[in-house]
Amino acid sequence: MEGGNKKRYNTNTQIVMNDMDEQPSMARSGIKSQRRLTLWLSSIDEAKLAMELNNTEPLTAVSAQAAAVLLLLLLLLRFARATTMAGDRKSVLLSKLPSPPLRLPVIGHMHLVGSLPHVSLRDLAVKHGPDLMLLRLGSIPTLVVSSPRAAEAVLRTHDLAFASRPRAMIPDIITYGATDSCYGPYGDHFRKVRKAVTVHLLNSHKVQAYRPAREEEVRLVIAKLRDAAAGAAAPVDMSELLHSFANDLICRAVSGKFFREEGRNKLFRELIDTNASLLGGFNLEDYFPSLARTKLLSKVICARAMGVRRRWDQLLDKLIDDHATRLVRRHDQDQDDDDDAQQQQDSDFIDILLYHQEEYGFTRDNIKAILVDMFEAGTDTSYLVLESAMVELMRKPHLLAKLQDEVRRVVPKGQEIVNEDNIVDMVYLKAVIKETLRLHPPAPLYIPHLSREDCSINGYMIPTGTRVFVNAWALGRDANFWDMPDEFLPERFMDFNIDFKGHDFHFLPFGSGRRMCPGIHSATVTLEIMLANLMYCFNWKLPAGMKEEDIDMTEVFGLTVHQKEKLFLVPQAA
Ligand code: HEM
Repeated sequence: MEGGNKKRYNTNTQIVMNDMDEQPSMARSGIKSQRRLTLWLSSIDEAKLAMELNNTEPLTAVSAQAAAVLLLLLLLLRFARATTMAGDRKSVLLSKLPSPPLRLPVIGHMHLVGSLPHVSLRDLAVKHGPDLMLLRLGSIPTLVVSSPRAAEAVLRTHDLAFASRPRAMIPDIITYGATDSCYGPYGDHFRKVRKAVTVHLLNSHKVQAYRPAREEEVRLVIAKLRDAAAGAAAPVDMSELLHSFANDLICRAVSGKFFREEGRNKLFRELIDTNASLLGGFNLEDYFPSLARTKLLSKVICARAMGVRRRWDQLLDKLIDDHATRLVRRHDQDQDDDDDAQQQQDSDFIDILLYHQEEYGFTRDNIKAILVDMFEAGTDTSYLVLESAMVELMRKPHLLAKLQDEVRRVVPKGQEIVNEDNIVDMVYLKAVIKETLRLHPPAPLYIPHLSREDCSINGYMIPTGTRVFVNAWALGRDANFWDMPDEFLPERFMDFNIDFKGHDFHFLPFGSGRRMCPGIHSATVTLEIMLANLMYCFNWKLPAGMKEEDIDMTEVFGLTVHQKEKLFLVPQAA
């Protein structure tokens, strides 16, 4: 077990809990915070009384609301106090870090985290901790890293110290006790999982081997768009189209080429969306873990996650059984047939995981956890970047025209679609993708990291068990480094050599170090081949009556950040 922490097993839900979650509460003294809360509550009471006297509001609704708020606050206070006592030394160390004022009893700085946390955390950091800033989110002290210098310290200099993940109820259920790659705490099992996904699915060699499948999936998208272009010039839902492209691509690499006929891709999408809605955002149970562990609340909180996990189980068990049967059949055939190369080519990721299951010592649940990860991480990232690239290009038609010029110039005349060999020379295409990732990193705060040991950064001692957000969105918009940081200007990447492979700490859309995204190669070729083909095969128009400035750029924060409105465009054959 990491960091010498004790494990605890909640017998109701069979979730493995970790004492690291039980952070000291927001208040240095629970008693002080109780007093402040009592004052706050009595002021609510006075307000209610005043309302009664003035008869300004329908009383029943107000008192029901106030009673509910009161009950919740009392519960929160009870559990905040319970967790206060443990970490005195830790509290002293944390109290030295820069931190915003306006910390409230019980909820701490939670009220300062708006609906777009990457934006509000950047704004807070500018005022209260440009490198490192401590927020008390409920009972959880959370370190926010906002400068390239601090990001380098956390992700490179002290990479190993910050390589773990905090545990929480819902991810634990969905990822089979955090035995996956995304949410798994750092340790032996995590390293095995990381090795398995890298060696057998995501390294550049494997990604290259999936090229024919990728090009086939691109052809299917282009065929759909050609049909639309040949029809009544009706707008196409590009968000939907690109989402199913990313989903189909990962389904195919992971579970084989027959997923579509069996309608599994649709089911995968539904489950991936439900996972995202459960895992995304700032959830109450993540910041009041003790509260979430009470029987009644844990039942309520876990019910939906358990429901989706049962549906994943059904789907993945069937998939694994089918693959296992096929593997046995193949093995029998192997005796008299040696078309090994063909068999290798037909193997998907599930085949390979089953083949190597014993070598890695994976249980069936471990395999399921890895599969859930791949479907989730592989879909809701690439499609968002493609969508954002199209949004930005539609808002700046001269840049769209410039990109089309490049793509059409490089591809030999008469070729039906762009292939991956053509892309090598498309420098502007690569600049457009980088600029999109700079402005719209799909995971702007990453997945939270957790420190595994005390660690000194910039003269501050960060204690073991501190939760860490790296604000990649803020790094990409740092005005000290980027000219006109909020403008979409792909040309900036033509002038100087900076990339997203985790060495340039101003630009880390895929992260850096041990927890860096292992899907970077797969994502890069997917983004390049799809965007190049959209540019090569079609001219693009906004739906009738819509102007560039009408495109809604409002974002919504969740597991990933996405545009609030879907993107509809009219394709015209080039
Ligand atoms: C444009 C596309 C993508 C972007 C921008 C992206 C970005 C990220 C980021 C920022 C992280 C978290 C890094 C951290 O916590 O320090 C991450 C983790 C991860 N990504 Fe990606 N990703 C993309 C596509 C993919 C794809 C296609 C896959 C696999 C099919 C994938 C698999 C993963 C996994 C398994 C992790 C967890 C790694 C760990 O915790 O050790 N990603 N990604």
